[in-house]
Amino acid sequence: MSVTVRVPAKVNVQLAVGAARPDGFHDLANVFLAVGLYDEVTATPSPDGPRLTCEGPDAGQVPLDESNLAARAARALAERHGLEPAVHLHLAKDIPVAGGMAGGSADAAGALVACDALWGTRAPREELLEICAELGSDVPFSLVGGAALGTGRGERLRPLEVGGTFHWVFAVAEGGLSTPAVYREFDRLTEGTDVPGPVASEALLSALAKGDAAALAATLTNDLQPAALSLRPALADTLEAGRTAGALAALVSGSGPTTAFLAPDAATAARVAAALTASGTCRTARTTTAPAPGATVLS
Ligand SMILES: C[C@](O)(CO)[C@H](O)COP(=O)(O)OP(=O)(O)OC[C@H]1O[C@@H](n2ccc(N)nc2=O)[C@H](O)[C@@H]1O
Ligand SMILES: Nc1ncnc2c1ncn2[C@@H]1O[C@H](COP(=O)(O)OP(=O)(O)OP(=O)(O)O)[C@@H](O)[C@H]1O
Repeated sequence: MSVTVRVPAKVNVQLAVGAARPDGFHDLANVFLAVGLYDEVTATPSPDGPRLTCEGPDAGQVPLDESNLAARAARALAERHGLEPAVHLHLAKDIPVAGGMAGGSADAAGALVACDALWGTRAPREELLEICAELGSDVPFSLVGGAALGTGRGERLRPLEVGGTFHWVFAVAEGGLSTPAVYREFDRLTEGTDVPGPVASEALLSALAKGDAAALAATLTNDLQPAALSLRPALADTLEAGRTAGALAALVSGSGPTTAFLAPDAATAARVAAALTASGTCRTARTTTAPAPGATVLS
């Protein structure tokens, strides 16, 4: 018997970043939107002990040792329930690795839900969310999907209403960016300035609730964008190529280097993706829609 769970990637439609806290993290007003690019995590009993395998275009960059977030998730659930994590986790990865789309977080949430079903632990949702938060700031959102406002370091979630379907294009860059390195660059760029406390934008929340793409485009912000551009200046060319091709707005996805383009409709999204691919400023461009559901058991 095995259990397969599908988990979405995310884009941050607002990422307001406060000053570094004493623990090194940053307080956020983080408006997450789950998008229709997915990883699938399959859990199968493995009597000989834990095993981890991975397939997909970026599989070579995924650590297959115990540092893998999916393996850590299985271990955390097993420990809490006095079980051995005797499971084979197989990751079918479609979310770019180190791309700012929470791919590792998706695998962690997927592994947790898959092992919970496989082992019959039936952990309450609150317990799963607690384990998620221990694993990483983005992991709770990967579990819940849809749209949510994340505060604290992004792990405390309030679900948000989304009144329609949004059309997105994602330009996947060559190579990844390290999330801690991007936050460090944010600290360097803001050194000596008064970084305001992060606040969610009412105009943005209202655009989401109405499903109004033009209004959402006018309110998208990412405080990590200057840091990602500073570490990877060529991303400016990708953003420009997407804007020129008809995107309503262009921004870096989370810590990057994936860039995100909001389109008014599916036909424009397809044109923007084709133009981005032809521009030679990215590895590949993908179209998708949002919101997408959170971690979902497929079988
Ligand atoms: C950029 C985002 O993806 C936006 O959603 C997240 O803030 C990052 O979330 P994540 O990858 O789950 O991050 P974590 O695994 O919790 O932390 C990795 C590192 O990112 C930095 N970090 C992360 C979250 C946060 N609120 N402040 C931070 O400064 C810290 O250096 C931390 O050591
Ligand atoms: N299951 C996993 N999949 C991908 N990377 C993983 C996984 N587990 C651990 N990692 C490590 O985490 C690093 C970040 O990978 P990930 O794909 O989660 O980045 P990201 O999408 O930029 O994250 P975020 O958007 O949450 O900041 C990788 O370089 C890799 O070393």
